Amino acid sequence: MVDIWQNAMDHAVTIARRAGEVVREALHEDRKVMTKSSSVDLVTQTDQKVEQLIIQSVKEKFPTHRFIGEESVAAGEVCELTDSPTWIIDPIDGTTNFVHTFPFVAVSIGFSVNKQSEFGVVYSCLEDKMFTARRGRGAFCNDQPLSVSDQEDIKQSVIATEFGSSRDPEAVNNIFTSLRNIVSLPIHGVRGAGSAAINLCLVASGCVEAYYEIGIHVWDIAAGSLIVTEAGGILLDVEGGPVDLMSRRILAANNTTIADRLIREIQSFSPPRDDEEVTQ
Ligand SMILES: O=P(O)(O)O[C@H]1[C@H](O)[C@@H](O)[C@H](O)[C@H](O)[C@@H]1O
Ligand SMILES: [Mg+2]
Ligand SMILES: [Mg+2]
Repeated sequence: MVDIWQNAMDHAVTIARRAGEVVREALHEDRKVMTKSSSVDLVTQTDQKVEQLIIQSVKEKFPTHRFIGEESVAAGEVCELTDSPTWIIDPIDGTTNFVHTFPFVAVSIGFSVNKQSEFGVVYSCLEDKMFTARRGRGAFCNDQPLSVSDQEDIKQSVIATEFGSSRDPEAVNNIFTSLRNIVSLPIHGVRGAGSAAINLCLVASGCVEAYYEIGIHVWDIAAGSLIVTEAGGILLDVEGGPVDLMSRRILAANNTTIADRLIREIQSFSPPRDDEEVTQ
């Protein structure tokens, strides 16, 4: 059967690899660090350059497609997911890592049609790992199939999460309450790669049982979330119920037993939605 989005997916892989080269080259150059929503929400010229590189090259091949890009939204573009084919781009997921040369930095490209995810590409460019998933066709890392962990016991689990880039005292308090609850279950350990996209790929690879975070954006998770489900995992909201990629909350897990146990321990809160201005 003809796969009408295969061309687009091939292009996403090619451009993610090219973007990764730009990121690798920039890693040891002087980086001018700027801030966005808070003093710890970092951005560099490389984030902006890579996003433009991806958007320009996609526009040349697919002129009718739409975009949601982290740095375009930061520059004032509306974050709106319509039924049109839409590329959802995080040019550098893990900018803080990039700034500090902490070696987990990804280019993340999700693609959605009729608000359904069709493919996801996450290129962990310092590890040279290309994670891909096509809806209904499985998830892969460097062409090797991925599957989630089969662990059902939370006490035998490693859970990934992040502190995020908000330092609002109430948010910080909620994050630490959740973390204390989960660590005290007890679990084997907590990890965080500093990149939502890579954390999701770690769930898909079976290296951690679950990843949750409140405060992420749609571009952080659009690609990695499909990689998780195509590897056999599940996605939920942190309070249970279906995930909403615009809600800035996600729980990705290997199975419902682990997910349900975590939901009981997470103290949830609700940052402003990514599409808040559009839905008002
Ligand atoms: O801004 P970039 O694209 O580097 O992405 C974010 C990460 O992906 C989050 O998990 C993480 O918690 C941070 O919020 C970080 O900002
Ligand atoms: Mg990101
Ligand atoms: Mg980014």
